[in-house]
Amino acid sequence: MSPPAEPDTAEPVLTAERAHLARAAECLAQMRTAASAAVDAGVDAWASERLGAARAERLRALAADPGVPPFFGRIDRSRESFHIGRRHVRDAVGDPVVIDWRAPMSRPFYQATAADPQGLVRRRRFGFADGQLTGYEDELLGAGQEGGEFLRQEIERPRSGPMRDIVATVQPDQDDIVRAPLTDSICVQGAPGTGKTAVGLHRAAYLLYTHGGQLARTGVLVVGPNRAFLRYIEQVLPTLGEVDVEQTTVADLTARVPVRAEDGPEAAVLKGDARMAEVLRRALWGEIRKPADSVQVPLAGRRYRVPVERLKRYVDDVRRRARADDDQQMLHYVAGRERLMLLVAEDARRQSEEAAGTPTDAETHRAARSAEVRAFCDEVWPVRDAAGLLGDLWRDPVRLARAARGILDDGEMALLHWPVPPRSVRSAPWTAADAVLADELAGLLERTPGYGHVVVDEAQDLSPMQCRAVARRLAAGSLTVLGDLAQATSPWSPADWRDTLAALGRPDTVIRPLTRGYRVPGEVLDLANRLLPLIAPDLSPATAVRADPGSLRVRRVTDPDGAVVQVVAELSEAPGSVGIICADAAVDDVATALAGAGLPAAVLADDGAEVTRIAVVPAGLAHGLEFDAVVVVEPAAIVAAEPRGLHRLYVVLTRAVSTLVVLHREDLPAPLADLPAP
Ligand SMILES: Nc1ncnc2c1ncn2[C@@H]1O[C@H](COP(=O)(O)OP(=O)(O)OP(=O)(O)O)[C@@H](O)[C@H]1O
Repeated sequence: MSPPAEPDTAEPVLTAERAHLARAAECLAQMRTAASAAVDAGVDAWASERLGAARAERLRALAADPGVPPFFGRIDRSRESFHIGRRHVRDAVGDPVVIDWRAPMSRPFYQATAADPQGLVRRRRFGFADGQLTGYEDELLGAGQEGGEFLRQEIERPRSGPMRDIVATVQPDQDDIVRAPLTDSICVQGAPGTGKTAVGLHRAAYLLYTHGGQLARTGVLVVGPNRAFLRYIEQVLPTLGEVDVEQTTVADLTARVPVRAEDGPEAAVLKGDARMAEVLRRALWGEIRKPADSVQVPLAGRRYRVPVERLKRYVDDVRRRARADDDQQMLHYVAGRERLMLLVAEDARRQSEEAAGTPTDAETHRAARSAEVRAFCDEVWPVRDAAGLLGDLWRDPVRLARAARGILDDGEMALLHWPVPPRSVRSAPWTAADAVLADELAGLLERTPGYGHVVVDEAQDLSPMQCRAVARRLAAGSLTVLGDLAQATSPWSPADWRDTLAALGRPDTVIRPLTRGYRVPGEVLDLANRLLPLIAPDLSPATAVRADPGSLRVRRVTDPDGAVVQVVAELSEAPGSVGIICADAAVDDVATALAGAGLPAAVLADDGAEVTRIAVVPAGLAHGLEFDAVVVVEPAAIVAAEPRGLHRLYVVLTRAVSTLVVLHREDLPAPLADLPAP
């Protein structure tokens, strides 16, 4: 690194760079003016509308966030230099002023090292405060110098709200994943804080830039574990200039029934089991009956009898096409009914033509919709909806047994049964797992529109049926799967990524590890890593990129609430966020204690409300979040609260960027028990 701030050498550089910053801001403003002045005159109304939409899109992409400077870095080759920013900026004659970070030309900024400078003599990273350029770090790669201080400062910059992008400091191993080809599905197994979420979001932005045309049509979907998490990450893609990515949870994706009840653990596991897919498939196709009678089809003023043997053949033909495994090839149930109606009407048309009639297409279609043909289909291929059919299965043991014979045993079937029949489908005691099953049925009834690329985060916690719900949204597209088996807390969590990838319909996906931990200081990571031999013996522990001897404090206390108040009061004096993480059942007590002491802490809920600077976090919602300082209250209670409590504790202990304080009255869980006294 070149000397950071010798005034005599730094000042001229800063002056020149500030001038370039001002020029880039001006050019960006001109590009925005030009885009808004463009006339929306297409050759017709549709073309005008499309032009208008494209212009609006460009304008939104150009809308500079005042806090986001037009560039963050620069690369120098022997004879030329380029500034790198979140989006491309050019001057009035079209010459580049800033290169988009995703352009191939920007790649050496992320990949070059002192050992392999890739033609760069210098890499420069800029520091900003309140939109002003305040400093820079040079790495003279050609001369074998490499920095790292900037990365450290960037990670430790206090957090005050939602997650930030890492576009200025993406590291080479992360960049490889971000820039992998669109056709590649990738599964990133990464320890806590290795940047999985950041990498997944930057990959979405990279793919949209590189394959804009294709993905604008099919879209990109980001799936996260809950709304609190989505709220936390939702600003990253817009700051990268991508405003059209859909970000959702599996629960929202599959909201087919109003969820008003909770399954017991056994029922939840069963409902998430991949065997349920076959039960549901059988249940739906079991609705189809053999035709018992001929049908009289009215066509062009006459009636034609279609005999039962031919009706049977039509039903069989349609059923066969509906059996295709591939969702894209398969004839879905609703379309199958339509097809059957048409086959019956076409039979009548052939009879008419044999008798020298000439029925038109319109008349044939009318015949297909006639009351007679409908009544026949209602009998043999009834109209069904997902919630209605699922409710029938849960209400009627005979019907369930017919669908589940040889797949589920009697005890399992009993777990699914509603002992009290609900008054209506809407008022039934639907659970979250039921919603996923209803979505599976909806996917058999009609084709689910697919995205060109899906990023699925915290994927280690998806049940096989949830994986199938995600896979249905994938069409022919590719996947980025992000997760950590050591952080798997759901009862169906797999021991091997292969299970998840198979359920996601992409069994051959390459697994790429990320092992350098950016978030958590070494001392804190060492503490959490003590749990690894028990929770994920096959995973190698991550190595922290930062060490900070003062970052970990473990204290035995007699009055945990009082201690929380005291620690939070102290931590909240420093800038940055503070998370107080405790067992879900203890949240109210902790929040009351903090409120009583006048500390402005809000309880984090799964309702999508913004994460506040000081937040009381139920351990169950801690996945994926981070805070500058974290107070973990009573680890033993967090472990005792659930079957995979040690995994949960591992998640909780790895949320801190700068400081972790562990407060306990009870003994610490065994792997942490022999810690040296503070
Ligand atoms: N290259 C980087 N430069 C700067 N900060 C980084 C980099 N990579 C990761 N980080 C920071 O490290 C933290 C952790 O990143 P992220 O949340 O993406 O990790 P994760 O692997 O998804 O973690 P978890 O498994 O706990 O959910 C974030 O604050 C992120 O901004």
